[in-house]
Amino acid sequence: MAKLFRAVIMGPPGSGKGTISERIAQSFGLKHLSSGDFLRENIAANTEAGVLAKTYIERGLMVPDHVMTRLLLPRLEEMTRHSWLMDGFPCTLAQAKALNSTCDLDLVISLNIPYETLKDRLSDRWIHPASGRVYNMGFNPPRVQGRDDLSGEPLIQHDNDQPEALVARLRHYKDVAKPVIDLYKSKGILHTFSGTETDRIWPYINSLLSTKILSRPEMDTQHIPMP
Ligand SMILES: Nc1nc2c(ncn2[C@@H]2O[C@H](COP(=O)(O)OP(=O)(O)OP(=O)(O)O)[C@@H](O)[C@H]2O)c(=O)[nH]1
Ligand SMILES: Nc1ccn([C@@H]2O[C@H](COP(=O)(O)O)[C@@H](O)[C@H]2O)c(=O)n1
Repeated sequence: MAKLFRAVIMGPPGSGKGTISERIAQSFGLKHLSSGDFLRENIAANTEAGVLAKTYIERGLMVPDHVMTRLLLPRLEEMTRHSWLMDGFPCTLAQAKALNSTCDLDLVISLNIPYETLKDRLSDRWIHPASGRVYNMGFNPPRVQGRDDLSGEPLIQHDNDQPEALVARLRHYKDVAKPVIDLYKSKGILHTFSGTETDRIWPYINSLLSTKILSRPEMDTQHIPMP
């Protein structure tokens, strides 16, 4: 059986983690695990951690480390037979250390995108709240303006995607992400990609992963070697 592959994608709000994760999941068969989606699922299901997390998200604050780890680590423990890509976790050094105690990461992708680009993208980001599907009026517009492609339900914008809130969110990201990036750099698994367009960054990520993942990992559990 081929080795399982575990990766993390990091980057400031709007850097394209979700967009790139979807491409990686499609091209390489990794499961895309999104901490934002886990949070939304738990909020919708009214779990104890979900109720607690909601009080922070509603105020535009980061969910504390102990809540994030309580939510995510059990989910990762259920994934022992899968290769995955985690998007949005870890965000802090405490979260990275907790993750480290559960699994060995093979690779960390860090996205480095200029502030002006993030501001433009996020002020133009529209979300389908029920599914978390994301649109951008220029880059990936919905088929019908203001409506989700699959459900036809209305799209919304988040207040904290607007430029006034973004400066504080980015400053916070820089402060908490630096020690995490330093940790992964010291482990030799960090790969940083800079640029203003996902379509230009993607080929580099694609070719890096092609050297690390030889075939679609989900198939490897049933892989019969050729003679
Ligand atoms: N114009 C433009 N928009 C992009 C590009 N790449 C992604 N987007 C859009 O930018 C917005 C942010 O992308 P996401 O993939 O949601 O970014 P993220 O890093 O997951 O963001 P958070 O969930 O806030 O952490 C979305 O509306 C995307 O559709 C790009 O190259 N150009
Ligand atoms: N490690 C994390 C990840 C996310 N959050 C909170 O969830 C919100 C939604 O996350 P997305 O990745 O879908 O944008 C985010 O705005 C944070 O409030 C967190 O606290 N810690």
